[in-house]
Amino acid sequence: MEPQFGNYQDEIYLAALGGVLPSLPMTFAEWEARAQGALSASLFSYVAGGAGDEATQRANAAAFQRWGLIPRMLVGATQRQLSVELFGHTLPSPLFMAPVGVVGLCAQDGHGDLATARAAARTGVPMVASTLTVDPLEQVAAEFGDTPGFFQLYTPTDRELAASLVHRAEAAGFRGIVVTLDTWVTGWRPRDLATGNFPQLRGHCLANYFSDPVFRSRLAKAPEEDPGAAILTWAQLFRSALTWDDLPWLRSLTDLPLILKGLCHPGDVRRARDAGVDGIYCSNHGGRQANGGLAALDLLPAVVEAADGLPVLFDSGVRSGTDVVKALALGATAVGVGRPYVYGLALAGTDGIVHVLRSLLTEADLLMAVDGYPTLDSLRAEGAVRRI
Ligand SMILES: Cc1cc2nc3c(=O)[nH]c(=O)nc-3n(C[C@H](O)[C@H](O)[C@H](O)COP(=O)(O)O)c2cc1C
Ligand SMILES: O=C(O)C(=O)c1ccccc1
Repeated sequence: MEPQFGNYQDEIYLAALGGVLPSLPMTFAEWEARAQGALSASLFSYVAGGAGDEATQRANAAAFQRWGLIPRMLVGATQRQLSVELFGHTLPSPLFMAPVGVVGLCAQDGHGDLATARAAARTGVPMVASTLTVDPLEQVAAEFGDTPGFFQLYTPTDRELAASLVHRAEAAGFRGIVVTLDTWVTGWRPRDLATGNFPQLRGHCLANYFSDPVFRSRLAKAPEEDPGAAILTWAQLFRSALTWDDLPWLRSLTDLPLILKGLCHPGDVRRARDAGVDGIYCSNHGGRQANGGLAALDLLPAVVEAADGLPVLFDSGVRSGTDVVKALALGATAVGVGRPYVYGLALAGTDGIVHVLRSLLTEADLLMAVDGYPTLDSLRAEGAVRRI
């Protein structure tokens, strides 16, 4: 693993003394701007875009400006403690990489899922691998090193296929299953509609299906022989409109921690908790699915309260280490980023992701030092954060 995140600042200043400035940008705005040059126009707009006029996507990021931390002095916060316990694992930091279905395509060599898994191995920041990867989940898991990995399930209508995907993830060593609930239908995405852009329909990122024995058994001809028919079958099976009645079945598929992604309403959180899930994942899919929604961050406090002690993962709009700290102060157990690490990957592969993650973590660590919150518990205590 890399040296402590806090050394990244020293590393950068020391290198500059030797005349070497960072080769990668230091802010989200610049990561995004540079990634636009590195990715094809259609792939960039797929990653950067969201639902409708993208009001919710903007609201996600803007919400962070409406919460402020209140500094504490004379704390002597010389050592910060950022590690967290999550589903029985001790992680070096509370950061994780959210599942991104096309991340595989965003690397120069077209194997971005493997590059992301290698970044997880180097930093201890877990990857939640999407169902939609370029390389099969077994190959992604093989790159995790000692860092626990999580598998995100898009639940197919075919229950045997769902079980097969989950059991493969178990066998490959994934440490939890994240079931995404908010994408059982694709939101209205003007940028993608304008460019006719839906990567999966072009056969991209379907390796987990094409390599699956149950999926293959549903085809008249192997995907290698008739990819068009295989894609069509995928489109028919890809996702089901789950209801609460399906939860016991999902629960019965695995003893691994089960986490539900997309829960934003306290009533849903309480119901999920009662159904025996292990974790709540508060997210509005980065504003890609439903427009017209509240910022995910503003919903987090009520979700944390309803979770009543269950771990709460959070993403949507996190753009800086400061944002990470605010989400933690509002009660998140772990904080996810989507687009930021995808842009890092587009810029410089695994090194680019490591740069983004270390930048976020070092900023978070230094902010906790300056503001006098040496532990996550101190940050979550009454009075650390206030709505502006
Ligand atoms: C290009 C792209 C593809 C995504 N694909 C998936 C996916 O396959 N599964 C999933 O659960 N979420 C997916 N998401 C949503 C992310 O997991 C996450 O909720 C979102 O990106 C967080 O917001 P942020 O990008 O503002 O950090 C995707 C997001 C992006 C940007
Ligand atoms: O692009 C997404 O956000 C996503 O998760 C997705 C995956 C498959 C089909 C449509 C959307």
